Amino acid sequence: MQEKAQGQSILSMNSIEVLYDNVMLAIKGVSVQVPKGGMVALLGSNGAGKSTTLKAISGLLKAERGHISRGEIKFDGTDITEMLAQKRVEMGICHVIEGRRVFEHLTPDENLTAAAPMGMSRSELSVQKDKIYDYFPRLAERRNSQAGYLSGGEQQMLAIGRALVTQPSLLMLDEPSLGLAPFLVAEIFGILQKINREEGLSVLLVEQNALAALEIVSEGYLIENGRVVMHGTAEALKSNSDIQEFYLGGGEGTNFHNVKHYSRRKRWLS
Ligand SMILES: Nc1ncnc2c1ncn2[C@@H]1O[C@H](COP(=O)(O)OP(=O)(O)OP(=O)(O)O)[C@@H](O)[C@H]1O
Repeated sequence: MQEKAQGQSILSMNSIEVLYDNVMLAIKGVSVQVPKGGMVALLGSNGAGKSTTLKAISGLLKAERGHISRGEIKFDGTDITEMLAQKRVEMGICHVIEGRRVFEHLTPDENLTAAAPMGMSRSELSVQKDKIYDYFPRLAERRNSQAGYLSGGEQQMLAIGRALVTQPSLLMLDEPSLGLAPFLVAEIFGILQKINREEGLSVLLVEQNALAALEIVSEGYLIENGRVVMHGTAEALKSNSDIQEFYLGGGEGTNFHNVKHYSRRKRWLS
């Protein structure tokens, strides 16, 4: 059963360690599998190592003086551990980094054009844009406005749209819900789920908003202090009492006794 699941992984990350500046061990033997066509969440609090995990996969560590010091990453069966970031993009890995990076002085339509891979024909680009506008009707309405004046939610939709133009087979999103109202998070996550269902796009989602993430993924990993401390189906994670208490806001309140209890119980996780 385990072997079968691994055989169907689009991403297989095994015992990865990442060092920043040759001294700071940010992740300590993280293993994550993303099934082909699956949606998986990486959950955890600030500084746990979620973004570092995504950067190790997309090859963006070098820009931050980080490197993989141990372990192996396979994408669709190919070892990409040492591969240049650009080559990983060409293979179908797309990483939407935290903070909705779009060209603010360009329109959404121009942003999508700028994100298209070299060599994509005008007709193919037009097909891709139509598809993106179908998924994100709000973006279609604003396609000729200046992107800098779009709302936070619309900018996040545009950042995802820019990723989709590259026609990835693995889409990695870093905190797409950050700073957005709950109804917008629900709208964007609903669209992501639709794209996953209709296009078979594999998604690896980094989120602090565990409640929203566990509604759309099929499985999740909880990362604490650079280590995976829990892995399971979304249903299993949602019903886990520690996850409920620490990440889903189902706790008993924050009086002094509970905070001490919280720290004690959380230690086993790390
Ligand atoms: N460029 C860097 N140089 C040195 N240390 C870094 C760098 N980036 C991250 N770190 C450290 O690595 C650890 C993991 O950080 P990371 O950003 O991966 O966590 P995270 O779970 O994504 O949290 P957040 O949501 O706050 O970004 C933290 O201790 C952080 O301070």
